[in-house]
Amino acid sequence: MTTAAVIVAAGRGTRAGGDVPKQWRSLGARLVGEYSVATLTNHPDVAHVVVVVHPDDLAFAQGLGWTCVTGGASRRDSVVNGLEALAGKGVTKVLIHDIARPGLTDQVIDDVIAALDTHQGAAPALPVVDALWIGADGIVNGTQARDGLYRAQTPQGFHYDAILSAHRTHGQDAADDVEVARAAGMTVAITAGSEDNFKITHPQDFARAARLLETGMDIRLGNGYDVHAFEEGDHVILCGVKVPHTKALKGHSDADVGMHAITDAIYGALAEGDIGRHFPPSDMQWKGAASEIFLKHAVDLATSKGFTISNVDCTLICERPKVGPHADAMMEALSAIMGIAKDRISVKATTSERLGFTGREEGIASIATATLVKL
Ligand SMILES: Nc1ccn([C@@H]2O[C@H](COP(=O)(O)OP(=O)(O)OP(=O)(O)O)[C@@H](O)[C@H]2O)c(=O)n1
Ligand SMILES: C[C@](O)(CO)[C@H](O)COP(=O)(O)O
Repeated sequence: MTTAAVIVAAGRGTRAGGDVPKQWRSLGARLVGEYSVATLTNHPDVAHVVVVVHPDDLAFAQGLGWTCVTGGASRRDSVVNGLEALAGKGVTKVLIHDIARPGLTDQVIDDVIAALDTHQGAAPALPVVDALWIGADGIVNGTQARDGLYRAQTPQGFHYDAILSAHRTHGQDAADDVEVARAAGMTVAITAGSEDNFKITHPQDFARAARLLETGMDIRLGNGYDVHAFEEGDHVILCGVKVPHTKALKGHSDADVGMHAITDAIYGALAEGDIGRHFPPSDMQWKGAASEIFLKHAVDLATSKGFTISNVDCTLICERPKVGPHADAMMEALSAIMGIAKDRISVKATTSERLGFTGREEGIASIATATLVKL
């Protein structure tokens, strides 16, 4: 059994308003669209994820590391393109999901996948609990029995060959993929939906999604501190940038004191020890190593545990060299290594007013803080 996911993201989000389509707006530390893509990509039972995007967004979405195809004029057209892109990959079950539902949970996915063992289709939904009225011009002029009525969600799951064939032959638009499946004679089971798995549709839904993140998120703060002594030399490496100086920094690796503090801050937030634990100084293979190896390892470890690095703040403590003229290049270098936006990285410096070992220019110290977020 191979399960894949098609995430439709080619809509323009006209009802949600804003300068960019809703899936590209910020929500906490990420974009709206990144949440459900991450949830499905990290799900142990999902082998392939295809994101269907508008042609104008293709380069941007690919830049996020997603596997993408372009969508069509309607949601159903986009679904068809996503399903066709999975042909030949041995997919047996497929989950079709709206990118605009960032609150998707593993439990919702698990229930849909499990139900596909006994049904051709399965989709999450919530029973309607409020009374239903029929109204016109602001006046109630009838009621509608709510028994047996459900609010449909995604991901809607199907046997892959059956839903591909159903979509290929469905000659008209449809509210969702369950409608297409049923029109082809497939039975669709109802699985448990989640109030958190709502679709961002209108402007006020962003505030609801933000509240949801605040209650469910795991926020970690870590700090790092490092010191390297000066020795003979003509430059130092600070936060990935070569800075000319009258001395060099002494160390087993390239002695990038700033990058070491940031790396330790990330390990600290993860409760994963420090650089020395992952890259022992007794191990000769790290002699003279570029410190970006250590930083990348810490970032990858955070990612593998489901965390996003929200920001890092690093202070270099030295009389000389002057850091200010190089700070922008340092933030640029760290941004490239860590894969996070430059405006989430701060590099600054202070002297110690000629006090202590930094004041006597015997070495450079650095402190750093990192915030990690898991939703
Ligand atoms: N041509 C389209 C239209 C919609 N969708 C996707 O279908 C999902 C559900 O649609 P909806 O909430 O209606 O999104 P939009 O079409 O973007 O919103 P609006 O109708 O307000 O423009 C969204 O993930 C949307 O990106 C799509 O992939 N291709
Ligand atoms: C598929 C769907 O999310 C099920 O609730 C919904 O029908 C798609 O959203 P739209 O607003 O109808 O485009």
